[in-house]
Amino acid sequence: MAQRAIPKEIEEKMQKAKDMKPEDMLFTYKGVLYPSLLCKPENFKAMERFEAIEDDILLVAYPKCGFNWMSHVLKKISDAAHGKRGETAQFTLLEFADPEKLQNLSKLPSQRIMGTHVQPKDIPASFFEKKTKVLVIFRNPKDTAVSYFHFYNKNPALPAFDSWDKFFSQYMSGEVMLGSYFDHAVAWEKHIDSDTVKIITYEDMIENLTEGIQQVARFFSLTLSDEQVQAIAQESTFEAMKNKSKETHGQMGNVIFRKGGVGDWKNHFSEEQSKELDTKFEQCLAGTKLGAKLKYEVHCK
Ligand SMILES: Nc1ncnc2c1ncn2[C@@H]1O[C@H](COP(=O)(O)OS(=O)(=O)O)[C@@H](OP(=O)(O)O)[C@H]1O
Repeated sequence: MAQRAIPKEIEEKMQKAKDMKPEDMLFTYKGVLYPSLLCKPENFKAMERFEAIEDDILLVAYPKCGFNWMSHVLKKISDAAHGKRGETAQFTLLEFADPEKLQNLSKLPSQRIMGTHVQPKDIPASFFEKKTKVLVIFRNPKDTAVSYFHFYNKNPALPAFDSWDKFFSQYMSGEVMLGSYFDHAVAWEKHIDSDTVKIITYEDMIENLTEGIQQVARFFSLTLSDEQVQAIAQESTFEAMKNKSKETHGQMGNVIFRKGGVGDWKNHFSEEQSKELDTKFEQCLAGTKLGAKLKYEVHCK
C-alpha cells in the first residue's frame, strides 16, 4: 500500500470548497495570497516560534516547481538509507499545520522531514540558526506558470481563471497564491552559496533522475547503494507516480500529476508573453548563479 502524501484531513478540509464563493478561497497575509481552507493567520504566528533541529530536512518549493516529486524522492531516500520501508513520517506543509499540529510535529522523532512553499523570509528562523539543511527545488518560470494555470483551474479549492491571458498577467504581477515566482527566486539567490542550502532544478531531475537522487542523498549525508538509487529512480518517474496517485494523493492525484516534462509553455505563451517573461527574467536573474542554474536559454527560448 503506497503511503499517503496528502493526508485525509487535508482532503476533508478541501471538500468544503464546494460551499465557498471563489472570492473567499484566498486570503492575504503580509501581502501574500494563501488558500483559506488550508492556512490560517495563526499558523504563521506559530511558525515563527517553530524550533527546528540540525538534523531535520526541509524541502522548499515555489508552487508547481516539483514539490510532490521531490518529497516522494526524499522520503524514499530517507527510508532506504535508514533501512525502513515506507515508515518515514508523513509530513505536511508547515504553513498548513495549525498551531496544535505544529506543536505535535515538535514531538516527532528525528529525522523529521518537513516542507513549505513560503519564501525564505517566512521560513522559521530556527532552520537557519540551527543550520538545518534545506533543499529547494526550482523549475523554469514558463513551465511553472503553465502548471500553475492548470492547477488553479482543476483544484476545487482555488478560484478558476477563465483565460490563460488573465492568469499570465496575474502571475507576472505576483497576484497568485504564494506570491511572485521572481520574489522567491531573487530571495533564494541570496542563499545559493550557503553550505546548508541546496538548489536543484526540475529540469535537471528530468534529464538525469539517477544523478538527482544521488546529489540529494549526498547533500543530506545519506548513503545509498547503486541498486537503491536505481529502485528509487524507477518508483519516481512521472508515470510511476501518476499510476499510484489515487492511492497517494486521493482526489488531488489527477490535479497534481497533470503532464510532467519540460516545454509545455510553448503550447500556451504568445510571443509577446514570452518576451515579457524574458525581460522580467533578465531584470531579476540575469548574471546570477540561480539564473545560470535554471538554464533559461535552453528551457525557455
Ligand atoms: N515524477 C515526476 N516527474 C516529472 N514531473 C512531475 C513528477 N511528479 C510531479 N510532477 C509535476 O510537477 C508539477 C507539480 O508540481 P508541485 O508538486 O510542486 O505542485 S504543488 O505546488 O505542490 O501543488 C506538475 O507539473 P505539470 O504536469 O507541468 O502541471 C506535475 O506533473
